[in-house]
This record gives sequence, structure tokens and C-alpha cells, in this order.
Amino acid sequence: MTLDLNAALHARNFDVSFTLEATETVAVLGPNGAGKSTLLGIIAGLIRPDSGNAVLGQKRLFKLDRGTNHFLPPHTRGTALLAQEPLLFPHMSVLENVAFGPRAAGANRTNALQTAWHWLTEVEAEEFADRRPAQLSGGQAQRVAIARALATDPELLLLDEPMAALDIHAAPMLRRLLKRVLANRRAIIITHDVLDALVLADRATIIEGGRITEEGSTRQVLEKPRSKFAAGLAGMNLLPGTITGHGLTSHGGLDITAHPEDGAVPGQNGVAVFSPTAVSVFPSAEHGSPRNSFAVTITDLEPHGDQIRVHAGGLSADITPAASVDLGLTPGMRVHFVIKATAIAVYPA
Ligand SMILES: Nc1ncnc2c1ncn2[C@@H]1O[C@H](COP(=O)(O)OP(=O)(O)OP(=O)(O)O)[C@@H](O)[C@H]1O
Repeated sequence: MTLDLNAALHARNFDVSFTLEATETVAVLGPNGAGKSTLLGIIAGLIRPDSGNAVLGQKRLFKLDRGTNHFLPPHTRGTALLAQEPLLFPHMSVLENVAFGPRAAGANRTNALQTAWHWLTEVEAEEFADRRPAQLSGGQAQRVAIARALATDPELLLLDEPMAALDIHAAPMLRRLLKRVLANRRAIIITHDVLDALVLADRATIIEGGRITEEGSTRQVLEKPRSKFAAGLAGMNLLPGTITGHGLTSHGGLDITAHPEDGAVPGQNGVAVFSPTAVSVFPSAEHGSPRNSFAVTITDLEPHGDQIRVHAGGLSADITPAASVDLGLTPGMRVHFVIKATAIAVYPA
């Protein structure tokens, strides 16, 4: 039972091929406006692509080609979409909200209520059964919304930033709950949070500009990012370029000395990746090899944990507050970023 999808929607510059295995949870990450919600909307049947083809298990969700115009309506797809806001029916009790799906699918009242109780217990929300949605906190309402989604026994659960609207106290409990209910289930979760991706998902897919730019196990994508976006998530600097015999020449023209990973071939597209903590900041060029020294102009300084993060030339460096004061760092100042060759990973991308 897999999901196999390709879809294009020109008005949103969206063109994606996407596959999901049974009982697999995939985190979808990407910048604002990248097309993450569009992907979920297309799978759920709320958005109609211009062309494409999608199959969920035995069910063809849509096939839109020249001559073929097949498009299943949302409620027959076996998908359940959970939005950022819980969107419960305000005039129904919590129990009735959760029983609504099974009722609509044809269950009799007794069975629908039984199912609703089961899922309310699963999300530890039985005590709210008689309340109206307006009498719930954001975290409680989101738990009820999860119960409502699961009560329909969906083949595929679609979660659009389920933690985004919650305060920091409610998020950890919901994350634990999701971890439990997502085990052995097929789900796609949109998130901006690396922790959610690591804790909840087996795989990560990065979408940028309506295209998938990176895919792999969550750990692999974060440990060995190949896109600027994934590097940002992992808190690493990334310079794309061309692999050379001694490292990489970045697209911006920087000649980087490092040890290319085994199997990297000069001339191949690659990336140089290094941590901001591996970057030292000097007021003038530093000689002493094998080191990389790049003249850059500071764009911004910000606190980062107990360090100061210095942004310059599209890169960042973490230094101590004392060093920042000693160097008199300010935006607009010209400095040198210096990185040991051994601290830079170069690999094909
Ligand atoms: N209702 C709409 N009509 C037309 N274009 C839209 C509509 N909703 C979104 N778009 C456009 O489609 C593109 C993808 O948007 P989408 O909402 O899928 O991005 P996203 O990755 O979910 O972003 P975010 O992280 O901000 O939620 C964007 O360029 C956006 O402006």
C-alpha cells in the first residue's frame, strides 16, 4: 500500500513526484511559499492539479492527462488532513465531533460513539467529551482534532504544521502523542521544526520553489545536507560549487581547501559544508596552511546560545561575546573568516 504521485500546477509553479511506502512517516520541510501545503492539498483532493497521476494503495486518486479526467472527491480518498488550527465543529460536543467521521462513513450511532470514545481515550481527552470546542485550550483542541482524524481510520494522515499554533508548553505533549499514534501508520507531516522531523519522521523531503530538492532519511538529510535549506535546518554553512582535486570551487568563486570524500570526482557538482563553530574571525588575512581564509563583510550579529553568531558573505561564524567585543565587530565591517581544511566536508550533491 504505497502512495505514488506526480502532479503539476502551473499557477503555483508546482511540479513534484512523490512516493510514500506503507507505514512510513515523511516530514516535508521547505521555505515559506515552497509548495508544502499545496502538496497536501493535492493529495487530500482540495486542490486540483493541471496534470498528473496519483495512486494510494489500490485507489486511483486522480489521473489528469490529455483525454483522461479522473479526480476522486476528498471524502472518498481515505486521507485525513489535520490543519494548523483544529477546525472542530463549534456547535457539537467534543464526542460528537469525533463521532462525526464514522457516522458520515455509515457507522450506526452506537458504533460511531464507541469509536469516538476509543480515540478520545487514545489522545487522553476523554474528560473533555461533553465540552464544546470553545471550552478547550489550543493544545486540547488539537488533540481532539487528532482523535477526529484517526476515528475515520484514514489510510494516509496528512498533518500541516500541527504544532505551529500551540504555545511551547503544549507542543511537547502533542509531539509525544503524535509519536505514539504515527507509529506503524502512513503519514506526511509538514513542519518547520527539525526536532519534529527527527522525532516523528523516518524520511525527510525538502521542497523549494515547487520542486523537491532533497530526499533521504531524516538523519542523513540533516547530517549530510545537499541543499542550502537543509544545511540551514542542520545549523551548518553550505557552499555549492564544483569539486576540485583539493576541495571545491564555490559558485561564488571561493577556492576551498578540504579533503573531498572518497568517490568525489573533480568536475562534479558538490557542496562544502562546515559548522559555524569551526569558523574563526580575524581582522586581517591569516596565513598558515592548510587554512581557508575569506574576506567578507559583516551583515548582522545576533546572540546564539552563549555565543555571538556573525553573519557575513552568506556564511555564519559563532564566536564568544568577549572575542566579538575585542574585535569591535559591527555590521558593515570587513573581516576574514578562517576555517581549517579538516573542519570542512566536501561531497557530491
Ligand atoms: N489559494 C492560492 N491561490 C493561488 N496561489 C496560491 C494559493 N495558496 C498558495 N499559493 C501560492 O502557491 C505557492 C505555494 O504555496 P504553499 O502554501 O503550498 O506553500 P508552503 O510551502 O505551504 O508555505 P508556508 O510554509 O508559508 O505555509 C506560493 O507561491 C503561494 O503564493
